[in-house]
Amino acid sequence: MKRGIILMNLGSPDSTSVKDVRRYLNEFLMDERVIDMSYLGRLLLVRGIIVPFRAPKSAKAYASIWTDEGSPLIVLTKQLQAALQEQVAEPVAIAMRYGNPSPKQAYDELLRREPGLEEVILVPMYPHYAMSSYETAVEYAKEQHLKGGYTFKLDIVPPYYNEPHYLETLAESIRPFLEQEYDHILFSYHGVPERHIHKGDITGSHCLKVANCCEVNSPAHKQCYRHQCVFTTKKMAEYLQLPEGKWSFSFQSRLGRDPWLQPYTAVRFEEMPKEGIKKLLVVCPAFVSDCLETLEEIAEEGKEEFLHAGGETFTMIPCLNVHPMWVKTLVGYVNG
Ligand SMILES: C=CC1=C(C)c2cc3[nH]c(cc4nc(cc5[nH]c(cc1n2)c(C)c5CCC(=O)O)C(CCC(=O)O)=C4C)c(C)c3C=C
Ligand SMILES: [Fe+2]
Ligand SMILES: [Fe+2]
Repeated sequence: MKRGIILMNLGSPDSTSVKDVRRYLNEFLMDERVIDMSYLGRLLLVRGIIVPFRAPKSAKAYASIWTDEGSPLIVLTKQLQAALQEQVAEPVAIAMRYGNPSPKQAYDELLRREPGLEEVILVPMYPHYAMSSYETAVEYAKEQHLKGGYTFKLDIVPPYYNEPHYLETLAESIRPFLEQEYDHILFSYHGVPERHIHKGDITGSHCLKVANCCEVNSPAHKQCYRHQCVFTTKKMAEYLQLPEGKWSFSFQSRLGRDPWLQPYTAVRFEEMPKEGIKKLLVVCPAFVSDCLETLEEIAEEGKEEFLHAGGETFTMIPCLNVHPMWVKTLVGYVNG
């Protein structure tokens, strides 16, 4: 079987210019799986309010983390592509949900490198299922596959939040940081609006409705982002033998005024020093590559908030990025 591999991530603006950031935010936020309103409502909100105000601020934030090679998210995804390519014979390409390269560009690259391609394995760079991350990436890749009339089969790796090799890898990436003195380890996940959790509940009656919903078995968990984040966190506590009370989880990056999953990371940074948590470790398992949300929102802004509120040390644990065990885990996924 002639196969190819695509690592699919979210994407970044082409540069830190306000013009490029505006274009990127317009594409991102006009996605109906991200801002789930009627087309007209979304157009008015995104083009009229969010993007004009957010683009200059986001451009500044991107400028603070940008490297000579470009956006960290893209650079790190390319480094992962190169590291995986060293381990497998099949051509490996990257694709982004927003911006470049698109899935179509990735399919065409794979076809150039492997004429007669029969199967493409798409690995979403998201361990957890959310309508606004995993689902939109996969649906976009499927749509471009169909529209392009490609004859190769498209195989998609399911969310791996509970997959033992992924969990082992995440634990291994955290373990060295536990050797230093710390009061608490915070697992901070990208947030989503609560409404998205209700929308994804295939039972219509479980998520955020049943007491302790994420702990009570339900078919809804297959698409419940909160359940999957809680599961990953609890497994880390178990694998790393974290003492009770020394770990917790929260949700970051809220946009707008609607209720999002709680507790909010930014609020916890303010509260924790007052609870006696002075030495903090933070890890962001919703991201497999470091990006704006980890490097700027957490490692820059979050650190400042925590220290300003009375914290003493703040240590950011990097994402899996090009961890050799992560590369090995990916080899396992593409080899089935
Ligand atoms: C990890 C999965 C992600 C989910 C779920 C997610 C939901 C989500 N995001 C926004 C709005 C923004 N997110 C932004 C950046 C961003 N988001 C993710 C991942 C998830 N988002 C990543 C990896 C990044 C970083 C991209 C990079 O280039 O480094 C941004 C852009 C930056 C900014 O202006 O803050 C926005 C906007 C919403 C509304 C949402 C769920 C509804
Ligand atoms: Fe996001
Ligand atoms: Fe739940």
